[in-house]
Amino acid sequence: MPNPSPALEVEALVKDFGPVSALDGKMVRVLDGVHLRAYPGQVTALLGANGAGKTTTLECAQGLQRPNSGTVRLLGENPFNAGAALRSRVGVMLQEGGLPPSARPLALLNHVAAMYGAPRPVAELADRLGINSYATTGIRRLSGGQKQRLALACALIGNPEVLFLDEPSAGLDPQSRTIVFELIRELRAEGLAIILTTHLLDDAQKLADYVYILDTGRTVTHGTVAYLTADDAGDTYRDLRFQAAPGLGLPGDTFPALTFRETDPGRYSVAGCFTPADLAGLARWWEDAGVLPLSITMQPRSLEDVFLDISGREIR
Ligand SMILES: Nc1ncnc2c1ncn2[C@@H]1O[C@H](COP(=O)(O)OP(=O)(O)OP(=O)(O)O)[C@@H](O)[C@H]1O
Repeated sequence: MPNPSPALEVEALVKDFGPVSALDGKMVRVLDGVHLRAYPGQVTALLGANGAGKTTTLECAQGLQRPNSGTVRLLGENPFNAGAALRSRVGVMLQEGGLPPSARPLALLNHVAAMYGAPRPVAELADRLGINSYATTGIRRLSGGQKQRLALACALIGNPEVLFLDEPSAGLDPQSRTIVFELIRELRAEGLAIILTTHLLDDAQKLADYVYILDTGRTVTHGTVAYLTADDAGDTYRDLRFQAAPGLGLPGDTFPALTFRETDPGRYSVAGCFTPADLAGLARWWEDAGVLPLSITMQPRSLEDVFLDISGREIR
């Protein structure tokens, strides 16, 4: 760890909402023992299916919601009771952006910068995030990706030590995503503690130093990407994908250690702990079935595999 003292420490967090009329006026427990730690100079990612409790956890961590029990220490303080001094050290980019629709981007950035003692230079940040090209367009007319970049600039302008990003790449085109990722990596190198939620496991795999996976309001596993994707069986886990005609009869019994799936019509996944003999066996199966795949790829276990193993493949 680059710094032994966490910027954010969450222990045994419990949060109930309600009463909910659809549940006969009962309360509903949406967080039930979440714990996490985020350190300066690291990107910490919070992953979980829809409704797993990521946003609620971030809201409690920022002091926007009061937990029923458990503790939150943000830069050493309880954020729910903290004042402006703590808030000025924390940058927040919310999922909905929270931007005033009638304001204009550059004017808003200048306005937000004026609220801080030592803001980042507005022109530089606007340039970096490509905001200049829409600096004077009313916010209500902006595209989702333009709003997203402006929201990120607003979160950063005060030079925070901790940065919360709820779904930072939602709505971004590939160019904007690359720019935002580069910026996040630079901020990490500057020593910021960055805590983000994402549905995009590829994003987490690329950006995160440490990952927490939430499921139905609990922290179910955590670790570095390398730790979570390593497999105990000598790192022989592979996900082999190939494309061929739809509806092939799959040879499950011949390969007891491997799981065959047709993920989409004509797209197949063969996953499990492979031996070289399995590969030769697959080639024989293709030969016997007269199959010449259109493409073949083979990868180690991805964060997505780990996530689906934990959260299940069905929609919640
Ligand atoms: N004010 C509220 N009243 C009742 N239930 C709520 C309230 N806010 C959130 N919930 C419920 O709490 C659960 C967790 O919601 P939360 O937004 O934290 O999940 P999430 O992991 O961020 O989901 P998503 O990936 O969809 O953004 C959901 O089932 C949601 O419906």
